[in-house]
Amino acid sequence: MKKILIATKNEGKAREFRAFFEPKGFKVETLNGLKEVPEIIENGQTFEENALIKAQSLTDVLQTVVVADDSGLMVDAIGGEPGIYSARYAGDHDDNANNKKLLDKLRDVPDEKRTATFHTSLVVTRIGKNPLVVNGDVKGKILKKIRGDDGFGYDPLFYLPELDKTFAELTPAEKNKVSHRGRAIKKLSEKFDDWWVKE
Ligand SMILES: O=c1nc[nH]c2c1ncn2[C@H]1C[C@H](O)[C@@H](COP(=O)(O)OP(=O)(O)OP(=O)(O)O)O1
Ligand SMILES: [Mg+2]
Repeated sequence: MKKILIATKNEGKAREFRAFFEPKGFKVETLNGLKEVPEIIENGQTFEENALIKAQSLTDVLQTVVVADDSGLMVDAIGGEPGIYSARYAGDHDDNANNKKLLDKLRDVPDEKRTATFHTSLVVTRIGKNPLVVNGDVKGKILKKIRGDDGFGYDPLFYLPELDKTFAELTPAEKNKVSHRGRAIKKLSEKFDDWWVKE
């Protein structure tokens, strides 16, 4: 069976990768399934750099094919914050605290100025080859309070006017159709086979 290691401990992300790769016959593993996880220091300046660091360091240590995702939320009214610091915006890696901090920062920002972009950079690495890099974006708005129970991270605050729903009100399949990660995964699926045979 084809195997892909997703370079993440985030089960929310992993669910979305599984929903995509498992129907294609891939066995999907994450860092949570490893006995020992090599230390990864995400000190890049961009999403792409961070995804590359995560993927390449795991390929080097584990000698396996790896897909890494670095993603985050950029809110226009606060100069693109939290950006590459999305995971630790409020200090710890705590979704509730991050959402509270974001709401607080946007307290005085009116509806029409609460626009935001979710971004994902995906990098696939394997031994001795050039990495495959794809990106995905989606635009939406930040609500004034959380809405919906599904998803993870900033999902309950990220609102899609076209659907009149937050990411946390979508099923995993619905979210994958429109999300930053879903779009990046779609590009990955378009390029993966070529990359695999050519490089
Ligand atoms: O679809 C999403 N829906 C809601 N929130 C999201 C999404 N995608 C990323 N996010 C948030 C979660 C985290 O606060 C940050 C990602 O940070 P990022 O470093 O890429 O991931 P992470 O630290 O959670 O997991 P890991 O590094 O193990 O892959 O943006
Ligand atoms: Mg991270």
